[in-house]
Amino acid sequence: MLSPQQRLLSTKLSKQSSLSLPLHTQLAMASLLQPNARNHEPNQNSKTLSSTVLELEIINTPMQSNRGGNVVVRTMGDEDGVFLTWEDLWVTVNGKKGSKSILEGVTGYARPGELLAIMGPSGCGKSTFLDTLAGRLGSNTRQLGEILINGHKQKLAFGTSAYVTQDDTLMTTLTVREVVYYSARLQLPDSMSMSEKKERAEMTIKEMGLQDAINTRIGGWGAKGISGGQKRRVSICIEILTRPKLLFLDEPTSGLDSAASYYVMSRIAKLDQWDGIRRTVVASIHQPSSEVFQLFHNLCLLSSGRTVYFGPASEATEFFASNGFPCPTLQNPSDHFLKTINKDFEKDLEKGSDGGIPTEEAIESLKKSYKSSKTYQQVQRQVAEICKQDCGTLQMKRSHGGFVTQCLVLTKRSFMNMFRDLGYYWLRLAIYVAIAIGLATVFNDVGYSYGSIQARSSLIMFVSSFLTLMSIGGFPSFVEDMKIFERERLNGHYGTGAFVIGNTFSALPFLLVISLIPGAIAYYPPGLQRDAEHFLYFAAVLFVCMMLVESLMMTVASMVPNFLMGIITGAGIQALMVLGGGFFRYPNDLPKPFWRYPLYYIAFHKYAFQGLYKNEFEGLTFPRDNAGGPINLRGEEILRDTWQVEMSYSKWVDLAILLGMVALYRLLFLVIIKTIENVKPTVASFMSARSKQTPQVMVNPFSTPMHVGTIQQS
Ligand SMILES: Nc1ncnc2c1ncn2[C@@H]1O[C@H](COP(=O)(O)OP(=O)(O)OP(=O)(O)O)[C@@H](O)[C@H]1O
Repeated sequence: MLSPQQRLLSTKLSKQSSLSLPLHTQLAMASLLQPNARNHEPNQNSKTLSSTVLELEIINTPMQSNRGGNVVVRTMGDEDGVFLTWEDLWVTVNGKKGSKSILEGVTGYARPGELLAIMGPSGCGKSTFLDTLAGRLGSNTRQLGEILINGHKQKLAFGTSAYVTQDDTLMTTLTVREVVYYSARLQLPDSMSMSEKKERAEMTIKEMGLQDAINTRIGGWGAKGISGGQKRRVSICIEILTRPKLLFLDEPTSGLDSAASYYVMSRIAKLDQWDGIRRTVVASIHQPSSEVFQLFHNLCLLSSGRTVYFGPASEATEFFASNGFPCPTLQNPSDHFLKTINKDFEKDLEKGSDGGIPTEEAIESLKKSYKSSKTYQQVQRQVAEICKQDCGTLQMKRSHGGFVTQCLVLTKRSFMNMFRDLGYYWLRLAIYVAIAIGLATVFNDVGYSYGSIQARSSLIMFVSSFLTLMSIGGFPSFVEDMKIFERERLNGHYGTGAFVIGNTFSALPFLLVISLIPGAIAYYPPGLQRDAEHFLYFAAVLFVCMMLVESLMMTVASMVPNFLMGIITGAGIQALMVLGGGFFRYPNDLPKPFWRYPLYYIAFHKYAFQGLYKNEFEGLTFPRDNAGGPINLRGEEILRDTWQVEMSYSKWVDLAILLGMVALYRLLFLVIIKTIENVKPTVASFMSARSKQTPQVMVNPFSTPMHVGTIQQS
């Protein structure tokens, strides 16, 4: 930790900062100028800090020679920070009308202890740029250019980087405290005690000025909770809990007033004060106030994906002025820059927004001027220097909560969400009770006559197909869970396995209640077999079938892009299964190629029908009038000869097969997610490698993209 004198000195140096003397160097110099920098007072953070700024050396690196005699002071702790460089970055998107360039030859760097702001008019490619740096580009995009971390092509491990996306995907039923605390328990290592995690969560909440809203629910559709700006801050809280070394923020201040924007940004800029580790922050931002603007070390100004300016933020005003666009007195520089390069709202395309030269021309002139400027040359040199420096590859630290902790926390969090969300299970329970009452009245006391055979079979068919199909009603809530899972998974908070386990166990109590209460209402009034074993089997099949539908919908959710397509696909698959399950056409009458083989065996309804048929008909007899007098038909005969039920195995085998299907669908979900995660980067590399050969976008030799999103996780 720097002493107060060191800090003061580094602040002074920072005020005189230039591109050739970055902040980390200034901090190091501040330490160097302190005679007893090595003999620092140990404090509570000394363990973390010991590896940062204490050991100093004056090094003779390529940086030194390139800077024409600048003394470069590097700290031994530099290997702790993240130097990010990107060179000649191109991103194209493939649409119906061909491919369109979103980023065109962007070059730059981000260094530890510095805040890089990405600015530009709406739609200029800021989010795409951040996604590219974070390795999160969509599958329809192609990327060219080189992104290096500490001069190496490498993946970033969990805890090293974090990305606060533009959307605030949060669990709406939880309070601010709960959201951040659960996240702390998931992300922070098991070696930290619960109270330490709680303390970290509370401290982070306070840092983001959310102490007054700490017990307010996030809120969402139909239930107002915290404001949009507060949600933004909660999202930031979650991602800074682990104190990542590399932080991407997509519009962190949207929805915040100017004072809140300043406080949030200044706290982000000062993240290193928490533990002395310098952080690399890259943030896209729309409307920074002058005060916020002063917090930026470097500025990357984009227009239609091309660099208008990249360099020290403090020199941008001078750059604009020297090119004929001086910032009017009392005008916020960032407003001036954006106004100068925004061509979306020109009243008259012949004239610029200020009645001067057309904006397109202004942009072209700025771009040309930037390319021939000293700043541009310095940036190129800086990138080359950083790439040459051997800062070492980043350590792949895996310090999140262990698998058991993740499973426990996710189960608890998911249970709480299901409990509080009326639409998840409670509404379903009410609807099930209503339907069960309907069944109880329609099939009331079916008796044991010959006609009761049809009534029993219809009741069973309704329960095993339509009642289970109703479980699709939980899909919208599950889709919301999936959005949160996707965000957290991309940031490496936990693994897919922990999510599946958490979701499975948290749903069990609700499904149990639904299968027992509405199950009993639908079972006893019609007069089905009275003993407890028969009822429990009936409830068990209902329970497993509901789980099966949820598991099936989980698998569907992993493959379709949105909620509507998920509902339609899920309902369609189940309708086909009901049709091929052996009720509407007897098994032997099903057409062979598709319906009999394989659908009849894949459809879980087959096992549900047959298990419930066996449960009900075995042991019963039904009188039938015959020409020679009434005869008693045995239930087993009806099952075998009429319903064509497979009698070679017991009803318990049917139940076991259903349970196996639940496990299979959940496993399938896991495999699909894992496959997508593993295959996507390979496909992206392959596609980009192919585009490398396309002449119009052929620039630097392509390198495998970095995949921050592909977290090293279990
Ligand atoms: N996957 C994609 N498919 C099609 N077009 C895309 C895709 N990604 C980005 N674009 C287009 O690229 C352009 C830049 O989008 P991007 O979201 O990066 O802009 P932005 O600067 O972040 O905008 P805003 O400030 O409004 O959020 C837009 O015109 C957008 O429509």
